[in-house]
Amino acid sequence: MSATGIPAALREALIDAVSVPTLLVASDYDGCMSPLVSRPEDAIPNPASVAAIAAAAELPDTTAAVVSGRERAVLAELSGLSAPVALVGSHGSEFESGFVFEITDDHRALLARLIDELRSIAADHPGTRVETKPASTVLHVRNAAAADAEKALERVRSGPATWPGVQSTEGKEVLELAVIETSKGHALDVLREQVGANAVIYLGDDVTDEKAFAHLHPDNGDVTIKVGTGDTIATYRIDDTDDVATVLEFVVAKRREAQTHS
Ligand SMILES: O=P(O)(O)OC[C@H]1O[C@H](O[C@H]2O[C@H](CO)[C@@H](O)[C@H](O)[C@H]2O)[C@H](O)[C@@H](O)[C@@H]1O
Repeated sequence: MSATGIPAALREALIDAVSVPTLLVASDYDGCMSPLVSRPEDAIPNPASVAAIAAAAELPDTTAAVVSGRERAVLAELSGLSAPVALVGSHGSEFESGFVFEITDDHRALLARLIDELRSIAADHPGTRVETKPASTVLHVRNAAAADAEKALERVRSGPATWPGVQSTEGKEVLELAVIETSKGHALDVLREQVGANAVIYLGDDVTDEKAFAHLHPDNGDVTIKVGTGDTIATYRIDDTDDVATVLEFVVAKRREAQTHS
């Protein structure tokens, strides 16, 4: 999709949003800034999206953010982004200043048990693997045969996902178990409040991004954009990570234009 191919309704909504005094533009990472790949450590971002988010962050009265399920340090390393872009990790709970909720010794003990349990399940199902993060652990099944993937997921659903204190979230070929509450919606509320944004543009592709969409107000100028297929409460939909780059570049160009003419 070229800039001229952005659907008319989305184009108009973006042009309205970039005209506000203070703007927050934010995107999810995996599946938005970076295409989905077999191995999490190989998720290289689209350079055009990185350049656009970095350019947005340099504009006056404009905050740019990436809000990801990744551990914040990993997000910084993979994306190559840093301040003034705001990076929020661990599904909205990990800011530069630290975690929204304290991670206690009890949380760490529960997380250690969860990691052991997932590793033992993964060992029985070829192609599955376990990712560890500061407040959660993830069973990845993208590289497993369908039967192994389903058996492993079912063992997690009926086992550790039911343990007290565990928050379970099914994503794209993953099942994540967290020991604290996470919300990308809360993260956007915090960022909006911090910078006094009059409008928020948010792009997301996965289940946890629905919490972000749910906290936004399309009737009041916010723009919610779902990337790819699947159910969503977002107002607009684009196809893929190349379209994300096109939208972000459009936002930067139109914001510059609006600020030049104001
Ligand atoms: O909120 P996000 O930035 O979208 O992060 C969500 C999860 O992304 C990663 O998993 C996903 O991407 C992997 C690499 O492309 C892919 O292999 C996997 O199947 C996807 O679910 C990441 O590994 C997770 O920790 C994030 O929570």
